Amino acid sequence: MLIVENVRKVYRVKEKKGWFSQKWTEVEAVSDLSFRMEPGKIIGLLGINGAGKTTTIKMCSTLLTPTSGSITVDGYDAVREDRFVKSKVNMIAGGERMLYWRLTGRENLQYFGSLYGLRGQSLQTRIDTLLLQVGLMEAADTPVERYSKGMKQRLQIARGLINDPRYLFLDEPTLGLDAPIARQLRKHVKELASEQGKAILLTSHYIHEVEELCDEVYIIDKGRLVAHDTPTNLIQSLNLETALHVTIPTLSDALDHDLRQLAMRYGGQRQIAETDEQTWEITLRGDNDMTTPLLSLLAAHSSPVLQLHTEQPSLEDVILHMADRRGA
Ligand SMILES: Nc1ncnc2c1ncn2[C@@H]1O[C@H](COP(=O)(O)OP(=O)(O)OP(=O)(O)O)[C@@H](O)[C@H]1O
Repeated sequence: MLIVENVRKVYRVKEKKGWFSQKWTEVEAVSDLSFRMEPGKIIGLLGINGAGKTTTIKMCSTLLTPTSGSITVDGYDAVREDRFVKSKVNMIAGGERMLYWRLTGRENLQYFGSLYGLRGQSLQTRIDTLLLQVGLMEAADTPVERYSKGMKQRLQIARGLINDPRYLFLDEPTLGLDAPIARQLRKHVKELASEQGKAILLTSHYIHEVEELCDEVYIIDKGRLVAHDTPTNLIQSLNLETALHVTIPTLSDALDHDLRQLAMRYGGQRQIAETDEQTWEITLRGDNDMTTPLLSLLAAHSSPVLQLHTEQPSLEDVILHMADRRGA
């Protein structure tokens, strides 16, 4: 288990004051943060304002020292026993950082493996296993500069798994990837947790990705934890409104009036948009499902229904709602 307890991180920043003098100011990036990572589980770290996600990941992977609080990994302290902790953790970042473009895929993995003290036959076997796993065996001896974006990202995964970490941090792993490659990567991440029992922490600006992958989500704002729960519970706890969209061919004044009355009766509101094709799209938001009364109302006005669908609130709505409330 990886346990983060009451961790705080303060950066000291030098600021110029006039021509000759300068002063130090402090930036509190993470404040009193606690969470856990367990084998086989994927947790999401979502941020609102200058949240401190990257700082948190760097502290957990021993790249930064917390100002106070503790991080332990299978009982080892991330500061005092960082050598043990390093062997159990690794990070995969999105984008095209952390790879050497002039080297081949295999040479990259040899280099990163050697940083973990791996060498000889066991390193070669590990590299072959990973190249197979991420589908890069055929391109193993091609320089990375000739790889496509998707191939580079797959090599990033192999690099992050080179030391067979039990705890894996994924920092915006699908950043800039095309939809099919991002989908493949999400499938791979799921398997790393469910089949290989890895404990995974994911940060992503693509909130649907967090909703799809994560068992639990931690939401932080200015370095402080503001919510922690499963995506489903977070959505339910805020009691967000369900949206009902209906498309009709004409909208009479009488129907418009009755739609407004209906929305008001259900504690919500209605929005009306005239679409390009001379149809009307009505959106009703309220506390309860309005499908049945809406259909009865349209039948009473002899209005045909061209399209009807409901939109359940998502984790994205939760984040937007919290960001609004916290003045982001
Ligand atoms: N090296 C540093 N020196 C000073 N301040 C820093 C440093 N790194 C980060 N910060 C500040 O700490 C806060 C948290 O930054 P961090 O990069 O951890 O957030 P983040 O949630 O990863 O943000 P983003 O999603 O924008 O990448 C921000 O206010 C940032 O300006």
